Amino acid sequence: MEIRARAPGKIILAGEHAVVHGSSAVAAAIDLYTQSSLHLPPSGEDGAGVVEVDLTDSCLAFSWPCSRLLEALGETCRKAELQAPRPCSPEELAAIAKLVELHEIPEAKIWLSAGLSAFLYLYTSILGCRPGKVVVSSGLPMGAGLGSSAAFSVSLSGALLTAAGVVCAEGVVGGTEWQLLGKDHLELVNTWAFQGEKIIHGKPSGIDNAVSTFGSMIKFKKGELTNLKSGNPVKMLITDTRVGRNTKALVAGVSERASRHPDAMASVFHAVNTISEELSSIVELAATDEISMTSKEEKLAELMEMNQGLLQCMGVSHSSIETVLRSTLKYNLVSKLTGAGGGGCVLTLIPTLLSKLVLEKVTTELESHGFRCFKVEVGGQGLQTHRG
Ligand SMILES: Nc1ncnc2c1ncn2[C@@H]1O[C@H](COP(=O)(O)OP(=O)(O)OP(=O)(O)O)[C@@H](O)[C@H]1O
Ligand SMILES: C[C@@](O)(CCO)CC(=O)[O-]
Ligand SMILES: [Mg+2]
Repeated sequence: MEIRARAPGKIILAGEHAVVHGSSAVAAAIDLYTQSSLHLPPSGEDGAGVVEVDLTDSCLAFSWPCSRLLEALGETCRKAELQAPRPCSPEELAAIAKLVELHEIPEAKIWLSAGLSAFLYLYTSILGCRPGKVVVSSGLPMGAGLGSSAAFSVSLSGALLTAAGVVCAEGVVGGTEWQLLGKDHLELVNTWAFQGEKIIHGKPSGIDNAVSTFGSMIKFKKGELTNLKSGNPVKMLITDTRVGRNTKALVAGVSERASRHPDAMASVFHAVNTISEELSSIVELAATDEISMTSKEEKLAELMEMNQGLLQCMGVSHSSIETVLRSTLKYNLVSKLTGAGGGGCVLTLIPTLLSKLVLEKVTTELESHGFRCFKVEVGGQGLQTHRG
């Protein structure tokens, strides 16, 4: 049996980091996906065979004998409560980390160990210690602010829960082989993926896994999700600075700054909340044609610029991000970092009336710094599955 699931990455238009501290944020799915393909042999003896994961983008594969997993995880390996995942306990996480350490991961790719821990947790909690192979491939740059960790956790959870028979597809995505899950099943996938994100991120707000699961454009605050009807989606150029960073460390850094300067940072988070609220109202208003496209774009650009200033206050900008901001400003274009910052990706709002020539010039200038530029479709479908 083969089950495939694909989950999109995301951009955050406003509110990253502040959302971890209770502010609103606005995010949208993009048309770059992480895909997990799960192959399960017919059930055999307990403890026989291996659990295998092939991370094709990193050209690395890992496997664990089922007997070894049973021995190390015991309790966990007996299928957990599938309808209500419980958080991974520190003891379990330590046992999982030891299993990951059985493999020598090259130093340059050591950041994969968090993803492998999330994989082992999700696999053994959902399917127990039965043998199987998961092949993961992604069109998303990893660790660059476009939600690769969430897309990884959502696609894995989607494939594993489908195999466990607790979720199933209800409809098709027109003109493709992909199928969609109903709302309750998506909720369940999202809850599991959040547990995976916790292993990778430490203290995630849940916005990345939510937008990857449900798709579309959303406003997110304290775990509550509102779908934004966005009408004409905004056009964004994405610049990947190729500066590697780690969301867990950046989120921890902002929390440390907040504990050193609680009042000042509370004001920063409050200001970001107001920006996200205003931005989401403009997106919805534009869908009713009550404001012109130009006016919508001007307002969005100004809010993005203000949000970027506040992200600098939080200490998550980077010289590479500042280079993108300066380069695009020369062409009167506004940019802001997206995701956790510290390098990674930057968004540039592309106004509808911007000439092709200017777009080419700005892209050439950004690429001359060694950055990679690409355009994405914003606000599409979330998790999709396929049973082969
Ligand atoms: N395709 C993948 N294969 C293996 N591990 C992955 C994959 N995608 C993500 N990961 C795991 O997620 C980690 C990157 O997550 P991180 O949260 O730091 O960045 P991001 O999710 O891309 O950006 P952001 O959280 O800012 O949106 C990787 O180091 C790896 O452990
Ligand atoms: C930086 C952050 O706000 C967004 C990362 O895409 C972290 C989170 O919300 O979990
Ligand atoms: Mg992440």
